[in-house]
Amino acid sequence: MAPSKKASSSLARPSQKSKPQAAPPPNWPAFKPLVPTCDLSLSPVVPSQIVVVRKFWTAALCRDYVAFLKGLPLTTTPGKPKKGEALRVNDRFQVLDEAFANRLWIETGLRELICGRDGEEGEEEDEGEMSKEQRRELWGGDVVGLNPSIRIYRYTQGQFFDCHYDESNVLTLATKPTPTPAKTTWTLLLYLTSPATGCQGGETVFYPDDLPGKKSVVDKEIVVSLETGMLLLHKHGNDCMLHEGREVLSGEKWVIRTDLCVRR
Ligand SMILES: O=C(O)CCC(=O)C(=O)O
Ligand SMILES: [Fe+2]
Repeated sequence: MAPSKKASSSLARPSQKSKPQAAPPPNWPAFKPLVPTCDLSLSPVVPSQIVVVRKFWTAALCRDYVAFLKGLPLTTTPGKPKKGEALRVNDRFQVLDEAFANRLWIETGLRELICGRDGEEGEEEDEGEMSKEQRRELWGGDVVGLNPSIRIYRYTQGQFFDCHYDESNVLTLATKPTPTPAKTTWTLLLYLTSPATGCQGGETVFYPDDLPGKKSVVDKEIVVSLETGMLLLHKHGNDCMLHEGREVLSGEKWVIRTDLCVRR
């Protein structure tokens, strides 16, 4: 079913081009407690399109982050989107913070999960692990880190993110000694709240494509319900599925958003 309620246009794109606010990097709390990386795993929801990592962050870490994020200067999106952009009604904080993106990439075990454990190339068959080539195919290249553009979303009752496609962006990571030319290939959403913390609604829902000539990878909607600490990854750019963040019915939905970056 192609969604129509509230839709300005299902072809609309989220506002990736709007300039990040010149906010100073926050003094983000430490990532603890964390679960051991070996307890984390990628669970495919739609093969090659949507992957989740359940309990990527512990409930205690999510709770502490929400308490911290509440103190940031979030701004409510104006209700009327620019032409061609999806209607998004939520409170948001955006910052360019490469140090935080790197911490999120390395300290949480995400790099290991996405790229595989170092030096174990060739052993993957025994463990049912992906080969380097399979990973490259899945993620759209050699993943080099996360998009330093960090977005924090808070949706309160009645807020939502209307149907849209996420774009791929070209960027240069400030790596040492030389910068790394990169592009984004997958959206990364980390849910910090769920029904367990009093948030009802707010599911991320993926739909069969409504673009003429584009073959859908699914024939019915895929509903990803909020789980505290769950990471949702989905392919974006040309292969992005039409999706929305459903209206929050009660409580607050908190999300950290960034993207996977591959070498270009
Ligand atoms: O909040 C959600 O569930 C969806 C967010 C989203 O689609 C986006 O950030 O592009
Ligand atoms: Fe999106």
